Amino acid sequence: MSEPIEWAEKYRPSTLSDVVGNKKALESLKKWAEEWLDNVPEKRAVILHGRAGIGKTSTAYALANDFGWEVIELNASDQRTAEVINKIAGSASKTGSLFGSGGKRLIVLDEADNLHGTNDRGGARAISETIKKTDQPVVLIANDVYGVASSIRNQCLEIKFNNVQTRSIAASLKKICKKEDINCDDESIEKLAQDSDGDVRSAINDLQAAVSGNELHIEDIATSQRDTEESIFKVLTKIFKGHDINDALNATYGIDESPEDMVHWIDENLPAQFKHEIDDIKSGYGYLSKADIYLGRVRNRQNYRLWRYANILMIGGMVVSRSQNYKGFIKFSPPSYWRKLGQMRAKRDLRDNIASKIAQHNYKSIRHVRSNLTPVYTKLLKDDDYAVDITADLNLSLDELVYLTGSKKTTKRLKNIHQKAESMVENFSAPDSFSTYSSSTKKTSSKKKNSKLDESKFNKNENTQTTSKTEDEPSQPVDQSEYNEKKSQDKSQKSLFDF
Ligand SMILES: Nc1ncnc2c1ncn2[C@@H]1O[C@H](COP(=O)(O)OP(=O)(O)OP(=O)(O)O)[C@@H](O)[C@H]1O
Repeated sequence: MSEPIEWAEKYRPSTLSDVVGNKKALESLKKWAEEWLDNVPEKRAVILHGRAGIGKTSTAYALANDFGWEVIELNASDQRTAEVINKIAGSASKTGSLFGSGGKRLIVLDEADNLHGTNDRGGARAISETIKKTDQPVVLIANDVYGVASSIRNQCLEIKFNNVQTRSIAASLKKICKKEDINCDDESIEKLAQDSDGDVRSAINDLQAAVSGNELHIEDIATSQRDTEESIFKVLTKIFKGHDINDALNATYGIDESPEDMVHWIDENLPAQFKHEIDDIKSGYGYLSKADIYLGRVRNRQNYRLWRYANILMIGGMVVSRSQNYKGFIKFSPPSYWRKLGQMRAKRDLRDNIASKIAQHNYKSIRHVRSNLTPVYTKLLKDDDYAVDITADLNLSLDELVYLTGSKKTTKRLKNIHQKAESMVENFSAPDSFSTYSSSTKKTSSKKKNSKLDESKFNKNENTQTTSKTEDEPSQPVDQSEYNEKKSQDKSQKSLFDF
């Protein structure tokens, strides 16, 4: 039997008691919501913040559900001009519920740290004005609380969501396996939970991807991080203690770390390994910063040949920067703060870029894409028959392809797919290659039909979801009557389109 829907959606918690982890955060939120039952609390809005995939949005909806409140959601992809915000959130906050039932409407402002576009310029002010006078509860959601305008933050109760603990994730994966009638062993579940690094959504997506039939086998789960760490330490020893540049360079080719990662390993360990010898450190960072320039060029131009210069600079640079043989052992540490920060930002940008491409392609909203369609594409990309066409259709960069397939690195297969897609696009636009053009278009359109079919399969099932949300606003105009019809089936939640 085919899978009815993405499990992350299917098992979205509908009540607070189903939300895994973050008990303190849930308690604070509940307390704040209870205050609304008697009075208008001092803080009329809360910001739920924390990394993606740990349940912030689900919690807001579960809260509304538990309190019998309607939800009005505004997305960052909506045009949040001051006028629109005032009209929608302002009027909602003053008029109260149209449907009675506790009389409250929960205004959910997603991606509140993403108000950077021109349309949003007046948005931050409008949001803070709305919060000041609202008599309805407002929940803002953000990955990075520091990205939220301070005028807004000052008005809000900040509630931080932490990464969910491995054992809680493992328990919830087990529950899903039970409900889906999947045979699973503890080791596989543990591994999935551990690899997800606190992100429940990824854990569920990985589980679904790894299951084949009704079985979950450990060998179907992507390789663990631990092996990588063991070998990286050997390479770092050659970089920081060796004398042979080639030896150090060759060692890096054998490990599962891209130069993008390597630069962070070196950055993290350089000061300690050079025993705080200022000239050596200065020289080391000089080379590292030059390597970083090449990495930036690789990112901008997608020219992976430039990686070699980055590699030579960062690795050779360390070998030549060391002025003496330092005695004694200093432990290597994995890259911490900066890497996490940079990767989070870069990953988010990558994720949003991909979502926006898929959204345009399917006439769906970015939010809808992120929760429903991206995982579908991840699955389709596993199939070589689809992968090239999808990559060409969406004009995916290699990095985007790597991200979307969930691969931890740029593999040969992905490079091949990307190259084929590129030549398909080139053939498509070359004026003198009509024959190639027509055959590739034909192939593309037939595959396109298939991917649409797959999507409609998912969409059809979506209608059975109790938690279907107003985030389904399309990113581009669609047939309005069809859209309205879909909206009218869902009376409980409102969006921009309902006004
Ligand atoms: N704490 C959690 N408890 C139960 N399920 C969760 C939890 N966190 C995430 N999930 C699962 O992951 C899916 C996505 O979660 P949700 O959208 O709430 O995450 P988020 O933190 O708001 O992420 P984003 O910042 O990307 O919007 C949910 O549908 C649910 O299946």
